[in-house]
Amino acid sequence: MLSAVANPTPRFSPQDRVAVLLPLPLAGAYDYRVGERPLAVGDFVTVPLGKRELVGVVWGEGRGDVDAGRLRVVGERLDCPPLPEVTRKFVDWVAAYTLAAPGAVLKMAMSVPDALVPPKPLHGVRLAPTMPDLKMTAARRRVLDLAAQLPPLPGADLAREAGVGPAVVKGLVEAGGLEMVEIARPPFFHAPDLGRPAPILSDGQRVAADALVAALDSGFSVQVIDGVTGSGKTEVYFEAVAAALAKGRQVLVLLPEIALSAQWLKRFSARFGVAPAEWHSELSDARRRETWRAVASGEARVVVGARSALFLPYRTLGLVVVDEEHDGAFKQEDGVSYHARDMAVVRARLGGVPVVLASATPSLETLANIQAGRYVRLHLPDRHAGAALPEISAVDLRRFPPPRGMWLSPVLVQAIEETLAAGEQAMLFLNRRGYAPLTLCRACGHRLQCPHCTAWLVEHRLAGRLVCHHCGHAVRPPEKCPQCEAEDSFVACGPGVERIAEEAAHRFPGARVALMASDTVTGPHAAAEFVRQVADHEIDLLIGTQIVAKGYHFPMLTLVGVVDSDLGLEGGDLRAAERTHQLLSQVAGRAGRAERPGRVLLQTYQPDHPVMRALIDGDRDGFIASEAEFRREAGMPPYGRLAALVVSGPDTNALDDFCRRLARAAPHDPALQVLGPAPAPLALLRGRHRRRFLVKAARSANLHAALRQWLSQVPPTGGIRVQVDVDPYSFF
Ligand SMILES: Nc1ncnc2c1ncn2[C@@H]1O[C@H](COP(=O)(O)OP(=O)(O)OP(=O)(O)O)[C@@H](O)[C@H]1O
Ligand SMILES: [Zn+2]
Repeated sequence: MLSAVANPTPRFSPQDRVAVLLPLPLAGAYDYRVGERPLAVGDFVTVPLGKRELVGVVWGEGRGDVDAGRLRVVGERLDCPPLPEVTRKFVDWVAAYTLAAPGAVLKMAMSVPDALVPPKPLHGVRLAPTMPDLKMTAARRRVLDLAAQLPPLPGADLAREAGVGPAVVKGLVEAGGLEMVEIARPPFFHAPDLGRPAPILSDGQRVAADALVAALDSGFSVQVIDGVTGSGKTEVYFEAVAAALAKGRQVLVLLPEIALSAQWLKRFSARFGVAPAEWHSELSDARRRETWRAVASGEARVVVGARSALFLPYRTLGLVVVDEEHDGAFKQEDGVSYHARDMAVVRARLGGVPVVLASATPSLETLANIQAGRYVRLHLPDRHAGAALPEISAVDLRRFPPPRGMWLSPVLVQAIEETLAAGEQAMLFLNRRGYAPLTLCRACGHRLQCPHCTAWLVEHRLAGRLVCHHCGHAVRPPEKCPQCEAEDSFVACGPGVERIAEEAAHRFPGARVALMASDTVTGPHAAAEFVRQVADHEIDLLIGTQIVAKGYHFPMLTLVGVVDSDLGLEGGDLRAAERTHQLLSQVAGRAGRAERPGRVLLQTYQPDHPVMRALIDGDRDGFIASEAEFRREAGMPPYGRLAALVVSGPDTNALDDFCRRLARAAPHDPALQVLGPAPAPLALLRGRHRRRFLVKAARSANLHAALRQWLSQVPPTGGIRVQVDVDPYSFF
């Protein structure tokens, strides 16, 4: 079943016409003529384009839309494995679904151009077969004795082993006592050790793990591990990973924020004796190159990565896992906009292999697929080892307000004091980076705004900057109000995590307080060190944004306080309630994961909001049912479909004019409803003005055909850009 190629790969002879796809944002495949050497589909080749020479992939037979006389000739074929058939089909599928150009999607699959060039051969030295007359020294003798015992190895390594300088080895090569030979490069990734002891699974975990393992030989399927926080979902899917590896297959695990997954990596290494191949934006160029090649050759057996890992050229992919499948970080918004969870399912289907989705709070999309019988649910209702789920309660801020200028209610403060006094750890969660989200002038009311975006500047006091969270624009706080020139007149409004950390340091002077946000703890190493400090109880009170909410297991953490539970409900897009419920469930799930029971306090002005009620009553299913009902009635996802068009341009008149033309050409189809154009909530972003259309469609409508037909009628001109977002998750 494994991505077996049924038909022989089409081959092309010299003079044939072939289509070559280039990794360019706007491109489909172009026709070329095969040169002197035959080619096969999937080969990486160089081709001329204008005055440039580019690397592309042979995509299939030529389309014939260029005169034979004007065809240009393919250059050389690169010495690397061809792009696998499944990957090519995947590129075409993603392009068709997202309405992106195939070249833009191919670009994601060819993100490491250097990997297409074979690595330089590695040379080592060994004893010459016949020993010339040599001037012998003690150092030379040591080197030659060692060389006689060891396999060929790099000269520098031999010198180090012999305890001599590199010049001694170099001298021996020149004198003919040692000779240079090409040696095999040591593997970058070692095979996982499948003989290590695995944890003993509980009965419930065993049932789920057996189901995952059984699916490995039955082609494509989707199974959902729906298990409460701390139920051992990771241990369960590790069983399937081990079984897939034992069958000689590769495994892909997608995590929402790989750079912050130190604990996951540690657990993997403990279980399999080796590190997996990581794939994310923080890798060095050399590492990316090695990893890309090792995935293509099959040497990298397990890849753990962010969404872009979907586009690696797996040789024998046998299992895909999407952990925290509900997480919004799986949606890519810029460039090709795609949802990595959904595309993971597509990738698995094209490869004929199973996919596992894991979450304590599965998305409505996934739950609807379970209900429709498309996905299979594996339920883990209990925490591992008898740990109880935390006790969740609301702190009504109307009745127990914090003192003026502060953000922690007396109820929460007391709970933190009790926790710290018991020698346990507490966590305060606020999903807002920086010190304050808004800065205004006390004298005239002027608010500091980003010059390029419709957004307030957020004060980051630790960095001494005002920052736009949309475009990154950063400035020093001005001394005078730019409006009324008053001095020292700025006031910070509202809290970010930095401000909560300041308040905590003031209120709990004896506690070791630490702050974790993506801008204060940067990079995987800093994150790993931070997590170690919390796990080793070098920190008493942890304050963080959503990056502390995910997946961590801190046994001594027994209290979670949510500073502003209502935050995600503001602005209310389609998924605001669902998302808030997921996020707060995840944060709450960090409390009381080991022997000591946990509790969670939700500071809120709306203790009767359905999201708060569901959390307090532990009634996830009831909440989901009413949320689903509402979506079904409104014809919204997952029961109806949406696509967003974001039209942007440097000039508002030209933009509005274009939008009017686009609106006039909108499809007339009773199954489709086109809303807009309307100014986007972020009406200005990075200096570009923005308008939005929203297309609402019944599930039965052919949304893609309608969009394609519509957009082809009104090609954008004069710096205007139309971004298509099928299944949008953000509405700014
Ligand atoms: N069968 C088992 N034997 C030993 N330890 C286990 C077992 N199952 C789970 N654990 C441990 O319990 C803890 C919680 O498990 P895990 O992190 O896999 O849960 P989870 O369901 O992924 O939680 P979350 O959704 O909160 O991320 C981990 O420390 C894990 O090692
Ligand atoms: Zn900005």
